[in-house]
Amino acid sequence: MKNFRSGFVAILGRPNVGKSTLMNAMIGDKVAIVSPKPQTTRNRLMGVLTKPGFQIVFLDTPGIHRPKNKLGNYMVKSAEDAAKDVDAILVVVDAKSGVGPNDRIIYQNAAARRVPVVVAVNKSDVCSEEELLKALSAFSDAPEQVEILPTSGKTGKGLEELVDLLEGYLPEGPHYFPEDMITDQPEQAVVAELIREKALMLLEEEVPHGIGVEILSFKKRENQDLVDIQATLYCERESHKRIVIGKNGAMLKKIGSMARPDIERVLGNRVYLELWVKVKEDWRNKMSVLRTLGYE
Ligand SMILES: Nc1nc2c(ncn2[C@@H]2O[C@H](COP(=O)(O)OP(=O)(O)OP(=O)(O)O)[C@@H](O)[C@H]2O)c(=O)[nH]1
Repeated sequence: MKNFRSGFVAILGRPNVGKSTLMNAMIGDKVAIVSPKPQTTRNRLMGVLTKPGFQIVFLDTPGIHRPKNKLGNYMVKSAEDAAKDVDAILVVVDAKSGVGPNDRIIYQNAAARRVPVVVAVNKSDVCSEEELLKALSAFSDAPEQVEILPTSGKTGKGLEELVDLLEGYLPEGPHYFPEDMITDQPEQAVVAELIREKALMLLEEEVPHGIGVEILSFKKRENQDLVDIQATLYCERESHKRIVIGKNGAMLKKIGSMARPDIERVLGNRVYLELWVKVKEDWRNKMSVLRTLGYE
């Protein structure tokens, strides 16, 4: 019998190319939140795929971009750090929006790390054949050992082949995580992310990018299948606070009622969710707030 193999794979790419969706699809569960807005993922997140014979620990990373504040610096650094000491790097590009100079830089930096690199030419479900060929040909000068693969995190196209390829790069190793564990995120961090995901979905323009979520209290009621959760949504301006609360509290209520079922599914408990909104000016540049919100 073959020995068990395991290892780490960093997922790198520009914001919004579909890194988190791809990781969730490979794992078959939702580990990372997803939104149509760029720069959704802020922290390095682990997603664990365990199959008979192997375990892949994915490191989903924030999209690599030119940072505009300290939170941005942190996000880019955590993506770059994730690429160190891994067994393979998965670079994701978006076939629909096309492969640009920034994708090339990310790819070249990955290739320079001397670990196996796979390029997922993603969103192949929504691009034309011509767009797909163009995106694939952007890597025609890649050395033979770099694999280029059309994928779709939405339809699952190419994912089996992708996992097979990555499995081939794993060294012999232990179960780093128990079989039933799919992320390294503590429950409270997952809950905060699910709330932030709904804010990203429902709010427009610059408001959602200035949202940070802090869990104030998280208590299971004794002998009851119910968890009381209080959370604060931080935003950067009074005018944003009014938008997040909405007319007669309608927006905040909507964020809460969309987040609750997801949280209940993750916790396996009923949830009583209370949300508050506070202004913390320019918090994305304040180390103390970044620390409180888990962006260390
Ligand atoms: N049609 C299509 N849409 C996709 C696919 N993958 C992701 N998307 C959509 O693209 C958007 C961004 O997806 P994410 O998975 O959040 O992208 P990301 O690269 O993790 O984004 P950041 O966190 O900003 O770095 C979401 O609206 C997804 O639903 C895909 O394969 N096909």
